[in-house]
Amino acid sequence: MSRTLLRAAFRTQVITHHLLNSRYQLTHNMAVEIGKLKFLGQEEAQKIDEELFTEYAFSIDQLMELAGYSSAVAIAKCYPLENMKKDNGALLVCCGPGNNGGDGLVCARHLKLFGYKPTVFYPKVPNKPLFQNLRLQCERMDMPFLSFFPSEAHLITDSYNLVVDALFGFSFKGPVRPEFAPILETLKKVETPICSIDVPSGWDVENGDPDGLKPELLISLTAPKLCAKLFDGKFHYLGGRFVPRSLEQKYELNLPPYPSSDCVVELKQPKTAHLDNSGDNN
Ligand SMILES: NC(=O)C1=CN([C@@H]2O[C@H](COP(=O)(O)OP(=O)(O)OC[C@H]3O[C@@H](n4cnc5c(N)ncnc54)[C@H](OP(=O)(O)O)[C@@H]3O)[C@@H](O)[C@H]2O)[C@H](O)CC1
Ligand SMILES: [K+]
Repeated sequence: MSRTLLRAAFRTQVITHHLLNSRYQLTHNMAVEIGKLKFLGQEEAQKIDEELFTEYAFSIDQLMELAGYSSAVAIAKCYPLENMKKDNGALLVCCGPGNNGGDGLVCARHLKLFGYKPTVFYPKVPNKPLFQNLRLQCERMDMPFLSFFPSEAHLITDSYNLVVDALFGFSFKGPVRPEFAPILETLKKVETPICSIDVPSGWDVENGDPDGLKPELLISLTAPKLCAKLFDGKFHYLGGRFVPRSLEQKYELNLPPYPSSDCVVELKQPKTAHLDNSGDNN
């Protein structure tokens, strides 16, 4: 091919790429009403998760890192270290046996780097390198691990400024089994604020649990789950800024724009008195 033809072919490519990128920018800069944000049912959340790993070729480590990092950022925004009175920022991070627990370990690691003092409770470590490595990373960063969970809630209230709840996420199917039931019972009585990652643990992913945990902060990942309509705590953040535009469009997620380069956005959704399982927030 001649140099002129090559130059023309290159310029055509560049123009096409710019057009593709500007379409992406437009979608993301448009103000999307929070009221239109999609709330996901359990199956839909699992389908999107699966598609991210298959169609979009992400690895679990990548998404977990972003999920855990955004959770830590949302926590730091809502609960600044300098306002913490107990032991210069002592926190308890409770991690469950699935990927929600993995998000918790990543979150703990970033909170430690932000200057907080996380202690981890990780009672059931899966026998997979991903989770073993995440645990080791926390141990090597001098994070203490609780060897048992106290049944007296005041021991937790007195020792920690915050509890991060990373026990169960969107794959939880109630009722909670006996090994985790006493932990959730104790957490319900704890008076320090609870920050739940993705789903308040023990809540039905679609119908919530009126007698369950009452987190003060909920960090929804990718898109809120249906139960988040019943969340009436102080802060609701959306994190996990990794959703490709085509996936967002396919599932009509109507995600709000994230501010500049932030990895989280605060949601001020209108309070709904009833739960409408259609996924429509109108
Ligand atoms: N796409 C995203 O937004 C991403 C989100 N991430 C996080 O991943 C979780 C979902 O992770 P998953 O591993 O699918 O499931 P969970 O962590 O919710 O829980 C699974 C484990 O919980 C056990 N389980 C389930 N029900 C019960 C129960 N009633 N009692 C006790 N234990 C229960 C389950 O045990 P099984 O024996 O049934 O297998 C599992 O061990 C999502 O919410 C986000 O936080 C990713 O990190 C990144 C992508
Ligand atoms: K959780």
